[in-house]
Amino acid sequence: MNGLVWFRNDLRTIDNHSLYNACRENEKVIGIYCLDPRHLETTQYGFKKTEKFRTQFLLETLAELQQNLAEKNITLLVYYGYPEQLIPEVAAKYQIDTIYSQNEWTQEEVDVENEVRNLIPAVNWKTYYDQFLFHPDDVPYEDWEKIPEVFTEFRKQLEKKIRVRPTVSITAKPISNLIKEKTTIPTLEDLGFDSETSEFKQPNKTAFPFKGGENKAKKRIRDYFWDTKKLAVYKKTRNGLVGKDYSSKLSAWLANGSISARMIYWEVQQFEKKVVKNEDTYWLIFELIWRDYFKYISLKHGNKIFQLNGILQKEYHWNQNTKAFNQWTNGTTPEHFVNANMIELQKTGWMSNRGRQNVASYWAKEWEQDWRIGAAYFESMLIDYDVHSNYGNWMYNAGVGNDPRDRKFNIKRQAEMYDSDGKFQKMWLIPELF
Ligand SMILES: Cc1cc2nc3c(=O)[nH]c(=O)nc-3n(C[C@H](O)[C@H](O)[C@H](O)COP(=O)(O)OP(=O)(O)OC[C@H]3O[C@@H](n4cnc5c(N)ncnc54)[C@H](O)[C@@H]3O)c2cc1C
Repeated sequence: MNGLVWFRNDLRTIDNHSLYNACRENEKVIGIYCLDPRHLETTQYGFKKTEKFRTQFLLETLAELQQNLAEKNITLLVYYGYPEQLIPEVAAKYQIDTIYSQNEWTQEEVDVENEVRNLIPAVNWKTYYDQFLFHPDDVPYEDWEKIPEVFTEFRKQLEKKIRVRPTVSITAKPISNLIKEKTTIPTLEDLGFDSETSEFKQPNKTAFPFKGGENKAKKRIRDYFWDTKKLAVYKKTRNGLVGKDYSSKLSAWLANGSISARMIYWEVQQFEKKVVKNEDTYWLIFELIWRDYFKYISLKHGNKIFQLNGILQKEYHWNQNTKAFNQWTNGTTPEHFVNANMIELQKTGWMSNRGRQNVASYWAKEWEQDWRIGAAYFESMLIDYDVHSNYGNWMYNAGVGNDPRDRKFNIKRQAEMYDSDGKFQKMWLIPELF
């Protein structure tokens, strides 16, 4: 039997159930990744759907994935093109019996998958929910409708009732599994970025000086957990703004699936056994449960997460003002703290969680601008963009999501609390100082 693994946001060889099952059930296994041109188009708001930061991170990730799979004698074909054109061609050429992939449920992903499926009805499909900490088959809700609207209730129920599943890994296929066809990973320029953009360099002061790929994710865990033991103080530092170690920075690898949430969970358990178990080590798991929560909320509410009235279906008066958008994105609002964060995002593709909450609140609550434009801009710029976390957090901050208290941030007070010496603001507002 011949299996094809269609990689999407599960770009890893370890703890990948599509790959694991494809290897167990087939004599021949090939991998495919399609760099979908739709992801690089200009949105209705006039900016690219995916900017250079996440695209570059993705290309680095694919290079490592191709290498790691080759070490297991599995070929990864990487193409720039539409999955609905490429996958039927590859399926026919290599006489594929079954396609394996991660289960995705957001509209754009479902539309593409359905198109592919309709074109090759004779091929079997196996899909896996592989992006969760707590597997959907294990959660104590008979249908998504029963998922609580308040995070604490969800967390407490899950923590009490279910265990995180163990991770899985593959053994190497025989060398005869490798196919002759070879593809090379494109460059940013091949994907239509202009030559100046393609050669961009991260500023030295970036808080995210990391590259994409499964090995890099593991290295980050080694550094953050075992070498520097920063995990042991995570809860105390996680609201930081400057430097690479105030938080785990695992989000970008999690978002494209270079690492699984389960792998991080089990590594934390090891750390707790061998080094220390405290509130800080628990808090990383707590945050991973937030990540799961937004995935469950998106399963429950479907396309409402992209709608102006959100999952609350609450009507506010929203504006769409181009001048406001330019001020916000270029960091020229009257609020220095907002500006510093927005300039950081523009220059690096990264912003801290504290920063994200403040700039989102400022855009949606203070200026009452259409929150979906803010969310789309984040989608374009963030290295760690994840559809569920992004739209879930944006709804939460805009007052149309899961915040039972519907808070508005006092930006000046936040700046005093989290940047009392102004170091972060100076760093991005007076660049020549650094
Ligand atoms: C408006 C807004 C938009 C956001 N957009 C995204 C996004 O597109 N992608 C994304 O991964 N996160 C998003 N977040 C959540 C959060 O800001 C990032 O996950 C976090 O800053 C990543 O840094 P870290 O990996 O060092 O996190 P840590 O503090 O080290 O946390 C560990 C992990 O827990 C998860 N996590 C932490 N906080 C949250 C949260 N609030 N919601 C969901 N998961 C969380 C992440 O996977 C993170 O890697 C957004 C938050 C806001 C307020």
